[in-house]
Order: sequence, then structure tokens, then C-alpha cells
Amino acid sequence: MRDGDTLRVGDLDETDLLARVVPLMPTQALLGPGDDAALVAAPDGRVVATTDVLVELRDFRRDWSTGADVGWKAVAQNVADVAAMGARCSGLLIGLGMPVDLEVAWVEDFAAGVAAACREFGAVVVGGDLSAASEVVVAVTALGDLAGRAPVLRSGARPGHVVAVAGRLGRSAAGLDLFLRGVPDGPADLLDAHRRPRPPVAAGPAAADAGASALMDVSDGLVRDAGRIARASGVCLELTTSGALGEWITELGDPAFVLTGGEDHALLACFPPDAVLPGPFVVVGRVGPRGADPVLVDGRAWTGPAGWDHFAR
Ligand SMILES: Nc1ncnc2c1ncn2[C@@H]1O[C@H](COP(=O)(O)OP(=O)(O)O)[C@@H](O)[C@H]1O
Ligand SMILES: Cc1ncc(C[n+]2csc(CCOP(=O)(O)OP(=O)(O)O)c2C)c(N)n1
Ligand SMILES: [Mg+2]
Ligand SMILES: [Mg+2]
Ligand SMILES: [Mg+2]
Repeated sequence: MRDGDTLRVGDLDETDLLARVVPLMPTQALLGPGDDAALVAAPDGRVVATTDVLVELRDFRRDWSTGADVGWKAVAQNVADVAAMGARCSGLLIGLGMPVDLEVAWVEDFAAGVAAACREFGAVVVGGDLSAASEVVVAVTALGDLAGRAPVLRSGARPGHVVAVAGRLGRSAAGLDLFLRGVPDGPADLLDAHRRPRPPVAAGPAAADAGASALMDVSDGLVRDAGRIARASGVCLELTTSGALGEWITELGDPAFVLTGGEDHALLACFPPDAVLPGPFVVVGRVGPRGADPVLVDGRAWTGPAGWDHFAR
């Protein structure tokens, strides 16, 4: 994509873009950027803050998802990032850019999906903004309350800790694969897993209370996101497919769905060996010392697809 000497965003991947942009910004907060959410000082405590953007054709398609599905997903992915700090969502701001010829019924349906997800995840809308755009763009900001807990970052995993997941992995990717292969009448549970992810939001605060040493939501694929905890913590996440991961792989039929599929927004956590894991968490591996690879799958480097990146193609 190089055009003379002009470097275009499509010449970089998402990680490289972030590394160029964030250092140019004045960042002063209790925490951030770099984790699932930031922490901002407030007179009576601290507020968790995060945002995630959905862009038509990049993150959803209006012929695959209804307006309500898009509204649901925008809420779900943001409350997942709040839960990934060990917090609960205290408020959402909904930014919406729309083509001027978009049917009003689509926007009303979108609002109904936002409302349904708010009921499901215990969130409320406190504001937002509207503008016109060439495609539908949804930018949700979520605020969160730690209720006095210490936030669980990506950086606290240590060798000997266990690696665990709350929620399922690979189902959203399996649904996306059905859409991409032109099977929109495929298994409804997989199509819905893609259109309406259900992050286990209560598992975030529960993980914090159980002493989790690291926590994040899996949005870009298990191996890629496990690599983020591994790098932040200076360790290796050693995943094993003998337990839950293997069951999910058998059920979906393709290891890549489970190991590299994004958008399930399951929670990935590390716990000290003596912790009692909260109910929804299943063990998927252990933490080892930093080595040549940030993540191992059954003792080997993963050589399959890398996971989601908005720019790398
Ligand atoms: N344009 C940006 N400016 C500043 N910080 C950003 C920007 N985009 C992403 N970040 C920060 O980079 C980190 C990684 O972002 P992202 O991968 O989107 O997180 P997540 O997958 O948890 O939603 C986050 O802490 C986020 O706040
Ligand atoms: C039309 C369409 N193409 C591709 C995808 C796949 N996809 C888009 S974003 C994404 C990963 C999640 O990214 P993002 O929403 O930015 O979450 P974040 O990592 O920032 O939390 C995936 C797998 C999709 N959902 N829809
Ligand atoms: Mg996240
Ligand atoms: Mg993002
Ligand atoms: Mg996110």
C-alpha cells in the first residue's frame, strides 16, 4: 500500500499503530492507556473508563446483524472491558454516526438492542452523541465502579499461577465463519453467538475477589490476548487442550475458532495456585517463566492464524 514516501495506516498493524499514536498523547491518569480500561481519579474514589468502536463492514454488516444485534454487541463488548478490570458497569455513553438515508426503524431497533443488553448486563445509558457518517459507526464509552476493589491488570501473572477462562471461546468465530461462507441459515446458536456475545460480566468482580493476578476479556482471540497478558506480566502462558479447550475444539471442529477466534468476550484470568476459582472459571493452562514465545499451546509455539487485527491483512 506504499505510495511514494507516504506511510498509510494500512501499512501498519493495529499494535504498531497504537505504539505510534499513544506516545504523542498527554496521558495522565491512575492507569492507562494499555489495559482493558483506564482508571481515572474521582473525588470519592476512582472510575473505570473504556471505549470500543464498531464500524459497519469492518465490525458488523447490516445484512448479517439487525440494528438490535449491533446495539447489543456494542454494549456487550464495552461491559466486558469493564468486567475485565474487576468492576461493574455504572454508565454508558453511546456515540452513533449514521448515513442520512438510514431507515429510522434501524436506529429504533438499535436502541432496543442497547436496552436489551443493558437489562442483561445491568447497565444504564447516561448520554451519547449523534452525527452523520458514510457508514454506521458506533462508539460506546463505558464507565465502571470497582466498589473498593483493587483493579485486576494484565501485568500480575507469575510462574506457577493457573490460567482460566470464564465463558465460551470460538463460538462467535464459528458463527462469523458461517456468515462468511454464505450459510446464514446455519446453527442459530453459533450465528447468535456472533451477533449477540454474552460476556460473563459477574465473573470479573468475582475473579477480583478471588485474588486473580491478571484479567482481560478475549476480543481478538485466545492466543493473541493471552500473549498480551504474557508480555505485560513478563511470563509465558502455557495453554493445554486436554481440558475445556479440547472439548470446545471437538465441538466446533476447528482449533482455530477456539484458539484465535475473537469477539466471544470471555474472561481470561490468572490466579495464584492457592486461589479458589469462582464458579464460571475453568482451567486452560498454567503460567510459566518467560521464554522465546509468550504463549505455548500443548508445549509448542502456535503456528496457526494469529488472531484479529483491524489493519494487518
Ligand atoms: N486511539 C487511542 N488512543 C489512546 N489509547 C488507545 C487508542 N486506541 C486504543 N487505546 C488503548 O490501547 C489499549 C488497547 O486497546 P484495545 O486493544 O482496543 O483494548 P481492548 O481489546 O481491551 O478493547 C487500551 O488501553 C486502549 O485504551
Ligand atoms: C463484517 C465483519 N467482518 C469481520 C468481523 C470480525 N471482527 C471484527 S472486530 C473483531 C475483533 C474484536 O475487535 P474490537 O471490536 O476492536 O474489540 P477490542 O479488541 O478493541 O476489544 C473481529 C473478530 C466482524 N465482526 N464483522
Ligand atoms: Mg479488552
Ligand atoms: Mg479496540
Ligand atoms: Mg474491547
